[in-house]
Amino acid sequence: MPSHIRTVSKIHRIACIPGDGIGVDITNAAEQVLQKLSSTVGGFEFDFNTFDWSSSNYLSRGWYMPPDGLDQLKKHDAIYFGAVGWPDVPDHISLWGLILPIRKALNQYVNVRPTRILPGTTSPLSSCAANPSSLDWLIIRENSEGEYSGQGGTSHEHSPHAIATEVSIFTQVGIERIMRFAFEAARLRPRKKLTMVTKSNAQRHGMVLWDKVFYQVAKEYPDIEIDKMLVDAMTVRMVLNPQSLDTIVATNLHADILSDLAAALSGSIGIAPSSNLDPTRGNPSMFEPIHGSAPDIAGKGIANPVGAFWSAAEMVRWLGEEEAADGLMKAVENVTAAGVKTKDLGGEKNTKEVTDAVCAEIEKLFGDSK
Ligand SMILES: NC(=O)c1ccc[n+]([C@@H]2O[C@H](COP(=O)([O-])OP(=O)(O)OC[C@H]3O[C@@H](n4cnc5c(N)ncnc54)[C@H](O)[C@@H]3O)[C@@H](O)[C@H]2O)c1
Ligand SMILES: O=C(O)[C@H](O)[C@@H](O)C(=O)O
Ligand SMILES: [K+]
Ligand SMILES: [Mn+2]
Repeated sequence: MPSHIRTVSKIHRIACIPGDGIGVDITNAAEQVLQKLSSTVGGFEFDFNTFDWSSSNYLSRGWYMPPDGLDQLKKHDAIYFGAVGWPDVPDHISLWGLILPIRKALNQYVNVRPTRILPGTTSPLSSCAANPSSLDWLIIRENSEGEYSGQGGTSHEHSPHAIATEVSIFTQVGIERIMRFAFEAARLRPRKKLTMVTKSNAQRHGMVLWDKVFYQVAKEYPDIEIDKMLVDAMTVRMVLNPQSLDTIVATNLHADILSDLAAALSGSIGIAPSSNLDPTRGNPSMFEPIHGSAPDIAGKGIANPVGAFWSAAEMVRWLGEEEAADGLMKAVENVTAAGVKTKDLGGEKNTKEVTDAVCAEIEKLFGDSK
């Protein structure tokens, strides 16, 4: 091609919300890797727009998101999120000031949380030592209602008669849409298995509707093998029989807890990604590692950026850049396989060293393709 003719790149507008603690370190790392990816793969570029919505700014300004914050986010193709929460702000203020309103207002009713044991890493489960592929799960978390509906209140707050309610909301529409998403996700995986997690033995209204709608929707998917687990027994099965599970659908709270367990069983919470999706694509979806701001290691430069990279790869895939997404995951896996890992995975490298190693792998994979 003559050198004066330039191909036009597609531009993906990304809103970045680093937030607090290690959220800042891993968002910087993800941006570095994404820039490297776009400059080596070619054909697309990222236009990053960073929002300083953090707990320290909340303390000085009195708000996490400005009144038009959601409208600002809507102008982007996707949102990349680090983590929110810091010890000097009550956690319910930070969560309800930032991440939960975004998930709800932008119709991100699905939270997808994959887990597997990456090459060169070890599971604490001895049963996975010989065959790491026996732990390969896709957790589909209901992300808009359930135990996180925000309904309830406190009366007689400062008296010995204080009363607080936290009301779980389950709607037919909300359950049906998450179940349908979970069945479709199970259908795309080779084993075509879906396990529904519930607590309908003790919780006799919302969880009973949850189960009922699951079985209604299941009739449309005769090709999917289904089963049902009470959430307490599910923790046992995840530990003792990991190979028996594939796709999992659970409520907002249950999946929040089970996905931290899943991450630990695959080696570390530091590797686990999540996608907060609006499957209608009417709003930008949001991508973030499942971990929080980790105040205990913040500022030390040692946070594992792998969960952030995996989340970034899911974002790139959602934006339609399949080849780049596969390449990013390949680069991450080559790096873990080579033993370049942070302390939580038993390694000795810091965030920057792992990030630079992933960039070097991207260069090896795509460097000559432009
Ligand atoms: N979506 C979010 O933004 C989100 C998620 C979870 C927790 N939080 C908030 O984060 C704060 C801390 O919460 P927490 O301590 O319960 O959970 P956390 O995930 O921040 O940390 C739990 C443990 O895992 C370790 N860890 C987490 N991520 C790691 C990484 N990338 N590399 C290495 N080690 C890592 C931490 O050092 C800590 O020991 C709280 O304010 C909480 O509300 C926010
Ligand atoms: O949803 C939550 O509970 C928190 O944001 C966090 O724990 C998460 O998993 O995203
Ligand atoms: K996070
Ligand atoms: Mn969580």
